[in-house]
Amino acid sequence: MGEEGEEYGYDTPSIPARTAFRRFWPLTGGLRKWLLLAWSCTVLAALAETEAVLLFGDLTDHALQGSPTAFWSPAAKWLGIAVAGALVAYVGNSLAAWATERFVMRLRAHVFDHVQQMPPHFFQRHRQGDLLSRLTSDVEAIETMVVSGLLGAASAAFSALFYAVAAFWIRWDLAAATFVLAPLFWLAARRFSSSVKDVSREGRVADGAITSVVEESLGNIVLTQAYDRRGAERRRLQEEANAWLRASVRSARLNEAYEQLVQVIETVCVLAVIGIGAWEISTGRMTLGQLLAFAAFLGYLYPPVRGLAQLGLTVTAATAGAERLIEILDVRPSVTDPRRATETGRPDGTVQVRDVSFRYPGAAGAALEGLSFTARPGELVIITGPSGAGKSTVSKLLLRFYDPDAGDILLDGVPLRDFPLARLREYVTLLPQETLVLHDTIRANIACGRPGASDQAVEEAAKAADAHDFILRLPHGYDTAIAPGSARLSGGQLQRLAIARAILRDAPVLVLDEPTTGLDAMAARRVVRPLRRLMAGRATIMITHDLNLAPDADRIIVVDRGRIVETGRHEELLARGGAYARLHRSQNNAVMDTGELRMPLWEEVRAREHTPGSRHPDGQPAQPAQPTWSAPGPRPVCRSETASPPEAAPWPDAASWPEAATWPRPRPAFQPRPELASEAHHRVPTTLPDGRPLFRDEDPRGGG
Ligand SMILES: Nc1ncnc2c1ncn2[C@@H]1O[C@H](COP(=O)(O)OP(=O)(O)OP(=O)(O)O)[C@@H](O)[C@H]1O
Repeated sequence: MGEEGEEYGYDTPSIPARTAFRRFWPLTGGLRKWLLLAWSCTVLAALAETEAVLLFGDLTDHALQGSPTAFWSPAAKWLGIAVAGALVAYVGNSLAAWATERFVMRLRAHVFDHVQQMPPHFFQRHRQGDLLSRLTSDVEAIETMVVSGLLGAASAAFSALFYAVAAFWIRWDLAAATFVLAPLFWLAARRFSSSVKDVSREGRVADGAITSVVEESLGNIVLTQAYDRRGAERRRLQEEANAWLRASVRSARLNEAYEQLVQVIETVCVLAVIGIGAWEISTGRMTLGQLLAFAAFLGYLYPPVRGLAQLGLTVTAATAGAERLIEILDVRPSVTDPRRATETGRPDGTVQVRDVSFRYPGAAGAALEGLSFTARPGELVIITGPSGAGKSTVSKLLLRFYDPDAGDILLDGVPLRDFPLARLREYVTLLPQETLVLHDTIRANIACGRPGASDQAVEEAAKAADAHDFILRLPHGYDTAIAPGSARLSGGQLQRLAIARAILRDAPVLVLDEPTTGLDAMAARRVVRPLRRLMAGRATIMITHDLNLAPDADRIIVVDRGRIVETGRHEELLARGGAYARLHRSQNNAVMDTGELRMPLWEEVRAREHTPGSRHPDGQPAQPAQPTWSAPGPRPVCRSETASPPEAAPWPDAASWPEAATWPRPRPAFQPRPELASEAHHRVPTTLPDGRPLFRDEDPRGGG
């Protein structure tokens, strides 16, 4: 599968058709009686056709040989049988179609349900387009193996049996001579079988890759257009399309070769019958009617025999689809419901993280090590630290997307793994960085916080989230339809929608993952007031780089490399002048990525300046350096509100929300040189008391 397959962790197992069939057969439960009925109808229709062919021979011998009166009786019988056969065939085929579609729906729901329980890393390792292709075309392929394949095989086998018995009944010796050639069909199918499976697997993989490229490309359309990547994207699609083309053409060639081979075998059989029949008629041992009826039986017999052989190929090809689904179904969810769930009422919301360590499946190192903290109802705990420190991993453990490898997380003293998952996620609400939007109305998007919530409750939540006014200004108010990625709402408005949803959910524990990241200063301000309303009375764990709310936090936890490097309140930590103070300073100097300022750059430069005879690497005397950061200003806008309709003054209202008056705290004026110069005299510690480096950039081993 090449590099791509490795990158996405595909390791599709090769499975025999029988194993694949057994794996999916249980999903036909409840449909089997209908399948049996459909099969019975097909068998009855085959019987009717057999009788019709016998009547045809009768008619040829009597009515066509000078006795017109002998026509009516077999003709009426024939017509009656044809009508009855058509009716049962209609009922049987309709029933079969209904049962097969039910099976497809059931299988797709089963796989979809399974995929929805997968942990976050599963979606990072599987391309979405490939998953889509597995959920659509591979699911249908399995249907051809398990339901219509089985039904078709049973029907074809019985039809072939009836026609063969009838042929034997007319002339056993002629039939025996013909059937000697029947294994040729089987041999031909066998010859093609393994190539068909290979080519079918290649086709399915290429199909998934094409869907992935299209999906990724459309999802990234801004990047494609802004960086004029159309050519590169076209080439990416072309590469996958070439693989698909090769597989499709090979598949068409194989099918055609098989078809033509079967035609030749059939011709040999027919010539044998006509040759022997002509000989028999000339010797008076056979009538013309018998020969025609016999030839007609062969005409009827070949399609089911050919169908049986073809079915082998179809099943083989479908096995490639089954393998791809089984690969997905064999991935176990990282967390499951407890065998015996602990019955608690609604918890108060005390979260205790006790000595938690965690490593992502397949990752080389631990994402968290020995993490401990507590958040009580009404408290705000901020987790901050450089990029990649393990902050978001904490939120994944709190929501129980994963269980810790060591240590425990408790909610009101009960380990999270003892709560049923659905209940736990009712008690712990996540507000992710990206506002997640359903393809539905604004009302439904808020109401999904608490299914069954009344319209009034939805509007109350929207008002508390400061979203009511902008919603009313939308073309259809609360009934305005929105969709993921739609530009109808700005980043800040979407965030307030998410806050309304969380307010409605009313969980005792709140996990906020970068609630203001990507918003410009105005948008962030508009979000803070509703955010405070949401946080009131709940245990809130906020994961953030943005330290504007830090002064209000009851506890700030600074993590790096998965370990807590500092913890305390804002003032204490600032006074300590350690990792937190450095992060805080980096933010106040308006640098977005705290990682950029992990090294005390200014100190380094100053130190170099003050080192007598220090030189640049190029040999020139060191020049006084300019500060490497930019002047303070609004944070880069990723999710801007500037395009949104004008709103009422966004500043927190000190009267109604006294605590809001303290935010945003005025940032210190930009005084680079004196302030930084003074910092040079108070060197920020860069190692922990035990000598470990504080941040990875300072790791003498050169990690990071
Ligand atoms: N699915 C995964 N598989 C393996 N490693 C992962 C996975 N997700 C995250 N990691 C690793 O775990 C570490 C912690 O990641 P995490 O996302 O928690 O960092 P973070 O502090 O939230 O970073 P940021 O501030 O940039 O969002 C990182 O080294 C990251 O590369």
